[in-house]
Amino acid sequence: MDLKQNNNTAVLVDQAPVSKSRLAMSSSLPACSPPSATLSSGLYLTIPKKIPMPSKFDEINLGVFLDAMKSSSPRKNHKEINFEDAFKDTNSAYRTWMKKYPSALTSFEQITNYAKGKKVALFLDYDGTLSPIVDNPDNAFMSSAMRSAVKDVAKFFPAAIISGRSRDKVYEFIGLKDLFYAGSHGMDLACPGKESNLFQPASKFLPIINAVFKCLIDKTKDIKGSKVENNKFCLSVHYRLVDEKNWSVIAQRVHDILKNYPLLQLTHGRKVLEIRPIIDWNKGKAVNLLLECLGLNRDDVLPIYIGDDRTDEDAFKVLRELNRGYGILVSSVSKETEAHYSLKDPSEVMVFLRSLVRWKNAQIALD
Ligand SMILES: O=P(O)(O)OC[C@H]1O[C@H](O[C@H]2O[C@H](CO)[C@@H](O)[C@H](O)[C@H]2O)[C@H](O)[C@@H](O)[C@@H]1O
Repeated sequence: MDLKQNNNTAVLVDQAPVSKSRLAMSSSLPACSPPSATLSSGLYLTIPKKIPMPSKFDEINLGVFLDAMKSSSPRKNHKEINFEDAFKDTNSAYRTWMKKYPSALTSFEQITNYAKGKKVALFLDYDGTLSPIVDNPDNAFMSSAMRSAVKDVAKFFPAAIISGRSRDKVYEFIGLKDLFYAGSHGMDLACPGKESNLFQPASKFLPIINAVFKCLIDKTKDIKGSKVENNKFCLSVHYRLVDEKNWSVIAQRVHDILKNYPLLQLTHGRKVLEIRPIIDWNKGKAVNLLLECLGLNRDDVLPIYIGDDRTDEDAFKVLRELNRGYGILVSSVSKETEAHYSLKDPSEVMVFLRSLVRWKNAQIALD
């Protein structure tokens, strides 16, 4: 199928008459100056009209924002919590949750029974899935055991990494050639099998992203522990190492910058504020596109997507909508999810990948 027909929104963004000159105008502005351009709406991009924002968060908005920041990853410091009771509560909530989202390890036979006669395609998130969450994003290395598990699994099944990181960065971490890589939450992917294969639906936003990156660096440099990461078509503002009493400061600064950039939106990840273009593209759409490029958009293909983050929910949702394949959420706490199964942490992900390899070898031996 022709990519352009199949992936209407994203491909059309590349052709969109919108914003080219206006985006360029923003990039030539000094960092942190609001763009002088007003909003435009193109034929293909749906860009909301600019809603006047208060210069300061009002208390309610800031409260909501901070709640989202607090709930974005389990807390480390529970000074006032009775640990024994909290542990019991958490454990029982998790057990109840596991009934709905059983372990992909204990359900392995069920999964592989369903996979018989089908081609499995694997989609893997990186941070929190293949590498454990660590304080410094630059140190999120993958273990060599995990690398070899991924390498082995990719010998038998088409496998793709879909990460919020830049494509180059995630490739640098993983370093395996026989995989497909999508960076910037799927906004940067090399479509296998296509001649001109780079698919970058947000390319026109690069000047804005780079301007906001500089601005964020400048405006957060005095907040101890904060870190701004440029993921090419999106940005991450990390606050994992910021003292909680300064979270409202970081929230306010990010809000103050973004109110000048209505073409960007903000989402919450794991102790990170993620800033990205307001295009209708996400990890779920990237999964669909990759299935298409790989000729795997077929009933006899079983896509399995493993991820730990809110952005992975878009991919779980797509698998549910296709009524094909399984989403597996990596989490050691109960969470609302569109996934079918769960795994506790990256070490369980590795066991699952190794089990897939063993299962495939056994299948081959039987043939
Ligand atoms: O889609 P992903 O591959 O999961 O990327 C999502 C974000 O992951 C990284 O941040 C997270 O992991 C860091 C390292 O463990 C951790 O320090 C941080 O608190 C987490 O939010 C990455 O640095 C971000 O840019 C990605 O957006």
